[in-house]
Amino acid sequence: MSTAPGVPGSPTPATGPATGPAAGSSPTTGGAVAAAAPAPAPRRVRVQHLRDAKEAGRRLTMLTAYDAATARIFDASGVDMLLVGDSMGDNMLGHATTIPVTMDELIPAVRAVSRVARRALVVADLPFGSYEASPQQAHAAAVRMLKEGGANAVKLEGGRRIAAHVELLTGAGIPVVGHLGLTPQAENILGGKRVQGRGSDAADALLADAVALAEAGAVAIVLEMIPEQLAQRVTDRLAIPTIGIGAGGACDGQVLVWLDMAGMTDWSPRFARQFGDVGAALAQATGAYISAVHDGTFPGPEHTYQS
Ligand SMILES: Nc1nc(=O)c2c([nH]1)NC[C@@H]1CN(c3ccc(C(=O)N[C@@H](CCC(=O)O)C(=O)O)cc3)CN21
Ligand SMILES: CC(C)C(=O)C(=O)O
Ligand SMILES: [Mg+2]
Repeated sequence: MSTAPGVPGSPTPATGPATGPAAGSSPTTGGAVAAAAPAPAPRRVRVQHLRDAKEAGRRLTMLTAYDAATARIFDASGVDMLLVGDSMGDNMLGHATTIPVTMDELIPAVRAVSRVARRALVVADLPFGSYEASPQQAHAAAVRMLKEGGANAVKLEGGRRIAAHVELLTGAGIPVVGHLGLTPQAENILGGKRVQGRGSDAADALLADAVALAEAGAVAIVLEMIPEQLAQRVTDRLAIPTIGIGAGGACDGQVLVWLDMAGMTDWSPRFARQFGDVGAALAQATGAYISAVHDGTFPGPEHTYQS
């Protein structure tokens, strides 16, 4: 019996479909049930499985999610990891960047996603200002993400600068995902949202950062907007998986902001591919609703109660 892509023991090849129903672990989505065999308890993705997937050459998938309605769909579709990203700031809260996002804004989103995730590993971003000053500050923020948010892991931006933070969290039982390359929380220092790690000095520095994070205990590293040759070097060097966004196809997995993936934005970075047109579908449904109210065809008798 086949299992969802990326799960331990899955026979699905790395070249198989990136998405699709998680056969054998599908929660009810109303689709036809082919076999009478009882669905086995959905297997959870755990941090140990990330390294297993890399060893087996099974590509990993991660999508952002900020609420229960979308997280339920992504989880049932078989995505391996759900990232409650600080990209909630620019995508859901109307900010221009991720920088204004606070712990108090992010925690309810983490809680909503964690409540409905049956299979996916839930990773929570630590927002700008919540962890940089010290390992102790990072610990306090990460503990809130696990205790109040129900997250399985946290993600921090930075390399050698935060290796001690990663070591403390890992020792305290909190899995950490690293994030190198374009780290949007540092855009004021990086000079905007530009490709990072170009040139041999910058490439060597990023590789040293990646090694430091892995040695400190990171379970995976997001590589954002770097040349594919550098992503390949980092991926070859590390035993833990690299998860790319704008980092080419050599990474062990991919992550996208869900609104880019589904066609819910006016503009997306060049590295994002739009796999659907949910924004257009939503606009169509909204227009149909408005028209039906205006012309009196909604509500109909089936939506109406009698005395
Ligand atoms: N919807 C969305 N998608 C993302 O990928 C994303 C977010 N939001 N918010 C948080 C960060 C910010 N990201 C960004 C935002 C903008 C560019 C950007 O301006 N890219 C341009 C210029 C590239 C260059 O300077 O070479 C591009 O054309 O892609 C890239 C990454 C990635 N993350
Ligand atoms: C773009 C991804 C990696 C992220 O950090 C976010 O969505 O906040
Ligand atoms: Mg982020």
